[in-house]
Amino acid sequence: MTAAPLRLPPDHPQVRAGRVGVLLVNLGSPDAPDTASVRRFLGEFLSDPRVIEIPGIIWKPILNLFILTTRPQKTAKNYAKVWTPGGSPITAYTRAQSDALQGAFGPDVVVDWAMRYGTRSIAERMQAMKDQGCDRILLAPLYPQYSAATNATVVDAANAALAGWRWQPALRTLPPYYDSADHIDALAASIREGVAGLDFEPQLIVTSFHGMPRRTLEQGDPYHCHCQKTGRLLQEALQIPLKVTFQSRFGRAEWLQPYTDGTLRTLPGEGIRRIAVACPGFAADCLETLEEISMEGRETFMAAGGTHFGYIPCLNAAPGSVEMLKTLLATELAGWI
Ligand SMILES: C=CC1=C(C)c2cc3[nH]c(cc4nc(cc5[nH]c(cc1n2)c(C)c5CCC(=O)O)C(CCC(=O)O)=C4C)c(C)c3C=C
Ligand SMILES: [Fe+2]
Ligand SMILES: [Fe+2]
Repeated sequence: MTAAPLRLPPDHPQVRAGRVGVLLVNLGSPDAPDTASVRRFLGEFLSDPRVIEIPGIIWKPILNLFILTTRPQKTAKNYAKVWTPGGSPITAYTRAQSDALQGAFGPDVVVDWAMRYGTRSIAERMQAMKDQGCDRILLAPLYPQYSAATNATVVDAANAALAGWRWQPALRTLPPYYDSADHIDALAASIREGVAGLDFEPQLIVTSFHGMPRRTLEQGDPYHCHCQKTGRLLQEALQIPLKVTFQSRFGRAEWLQPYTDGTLRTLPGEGIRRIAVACPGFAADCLETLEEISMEGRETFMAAGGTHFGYIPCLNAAPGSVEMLKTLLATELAGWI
């Protein structure tokens, strides 16, 4: 598709239109692995009512008086363990995914990336797309399994950004792709490759998905079902024993079970001493996978009597991942390009 040149009378304001934007969105990170940056980031993230579904009048004092005065210091130390020359891993990988998709849909499709929290906001990148003449935008939240705390908040932020615009673009959203054959194939190939590179044969693949409060399942969030289905389809594709677990519990309420850390602690006692761990709920490696699973999780498993622990990286910007994203995005761009 080529954007038709607009023929405007000489006194008409400049208008650019006819292009399409594809905006990859992930969660975000602090600007630096220090306490002040992490406090700013967590302050924004944990103030989102889609993430913490507790009335503000109760949550705000807890957040400001307890969480933001203690957690940032510990979390900053953890970020420092995984920080890269290109910034936080999730930022570096999301940028690389976007770069790899540049030009994939032709010269009139602008591919860009944004973060829901912290630097490089959705509002800023949508404005940049508008400035480049995009009058149709495909939002692509890079969360394979849908949850209100992730996918819905991206759409909320996009709509909030557009609220003041006179000429709004048409908007589409990439649906969750937890059961897409292309996604399962890409995951299965990456796990097979990861297992082949280990110097031992795992007895079990442990898949670790980010957790959510259990009550969100009762309230109708499909996240738990989406994770279970990704796990089942992966197990069918791989034909190796595979277990679904949930990590990163936050706060005192019950979260989705079984918990990853509890599972890693009990597996050796059940005779499972050699495992590989993959995180198919994360489109890119990040603090939660590289520190919490690959470092802390490994320690927990070995301290409990495990003998072999292999971490399998997320899909990141590997060629198979970029091909898979390209296919998913092309489907959603049908009729636009
Ligand atoms: C992949 C999907 C994710 C879901 C679902 C999710 C829910 C969720 N998360 C928290 C609290 C925290 N998450 C943190 C980090 C973090 N979370 C995700 C993804 C999901 N979260 C990612 C990709 C990351 C890492 C970002 C990075 O910079 O690498 C953190 C910060 C770290 C810490 O202090 O432990 C918190 C806090 C809640 C409460 C929640 C659902 C209600
Ligand atoms: Fe999280
Ligand atoms: Fe964590």
